[in-house]
Amino acid sequence: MADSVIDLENISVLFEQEGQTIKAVNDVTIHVNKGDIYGVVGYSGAGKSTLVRVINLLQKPTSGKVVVNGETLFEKNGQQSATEIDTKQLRAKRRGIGMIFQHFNLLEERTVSQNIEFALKHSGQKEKAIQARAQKLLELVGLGDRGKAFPAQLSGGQQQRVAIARALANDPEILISDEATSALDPKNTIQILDLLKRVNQELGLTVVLITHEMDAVKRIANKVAVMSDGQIVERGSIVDVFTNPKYPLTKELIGTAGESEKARRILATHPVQAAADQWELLHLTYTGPSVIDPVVTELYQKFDVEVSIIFGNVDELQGIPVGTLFVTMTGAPEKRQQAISYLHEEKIGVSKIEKEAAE
Ligand SMILES: Nc1ncnc2c1ncn2[C@@H]1O[C@H](COP(=O)(O)OP(=O)(O)OP(=O)(O)O)[C@@H](O)[C@H]1O
Repeated sequence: MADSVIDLENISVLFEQEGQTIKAVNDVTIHVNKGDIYGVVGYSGAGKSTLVRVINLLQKPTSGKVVVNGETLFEKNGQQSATEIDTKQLRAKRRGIGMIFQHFNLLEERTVSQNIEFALKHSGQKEKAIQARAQKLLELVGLGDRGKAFPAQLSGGQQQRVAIARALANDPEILISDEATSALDPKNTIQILDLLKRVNQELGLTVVLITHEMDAVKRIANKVAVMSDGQIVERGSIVDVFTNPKYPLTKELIGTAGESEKARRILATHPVQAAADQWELLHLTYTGPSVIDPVVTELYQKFDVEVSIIFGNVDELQGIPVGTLFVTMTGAPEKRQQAISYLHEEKIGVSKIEKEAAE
């Protein structure tokens, strides 16, 4: 596949535990292109960590194919014996895949510089060159003056910066971030995410971002896969998934579910003055700020339906303004249907929201 740096094909990972088989990853196929920031999002236990550990074979799949930069690292189908690159090749390959974790995993008894230098131990470079490289990496992550400090003397956000510098030491093409911001406060979370974005852009690094926070994905990723029970239930570009989420879990993670509830609450105190079959509650999404006003006006003229805004907001995804509106549409059922078709034609996402919350 063109420009593809990670191809996981039909990956399954089964664990046997206390006589039970756990399908941590169940037949997942994923392609990550060069330069992507690919978010994998889902709740705890969904299988995210297990899936990404397959990329560098820290976790060997029960079946499936792992291809990194066009090279097959592992392949096993059914009962067939596995194809696998040898340990030496795998070690070299792993140097091209940096990883950062929730708890930083720094060596506490070594200084910040020594932590980074440690990662360069097998690089074949002279000590002086290793020290210079470590310093350069510290400067890249904004800690040029903290090399002599010990990890415990740094804040969580600073420690994660050191971990990023260490992960970049061997010039990887891929960086896997496994819940790297989960232990950080909101300010440090933003700073770390922005640093990941910067290294993605400046170094051309491909980033796989594992998280349970949709906001993290929204801030920096260009693609997202939503995982549940070992499977990917929804995937696509950030703009598509955020403007038109299909799966209930995706809606829940994005927060659309909470917003729908808010719309219902507002309607409970400001009821629509029309018979129940004469109106409906809709969630509209659109890209580009200027499109919505004229279209809403046209709906009235063309289809004799009235659209009232309950609330809305404009967000930015990948630099594109994305608008969200919760509205009521009042009019005859067939006219409303025509109006909704027209909205689709105008590239405005429309989802019908239940008027009453499900029990
Ligand atoms: N080594 C293992 N042995 C047995 N079961 C495991 C092992 N590793 C993971 N699991 C199980 O596989 C499932 C997926 O776990 P995984 O850690 O990949 O999920 P996750 O989405 O990354 O969640 P978290 O963020 O909590 O780690 C869980 O049910 C977990 O208990």
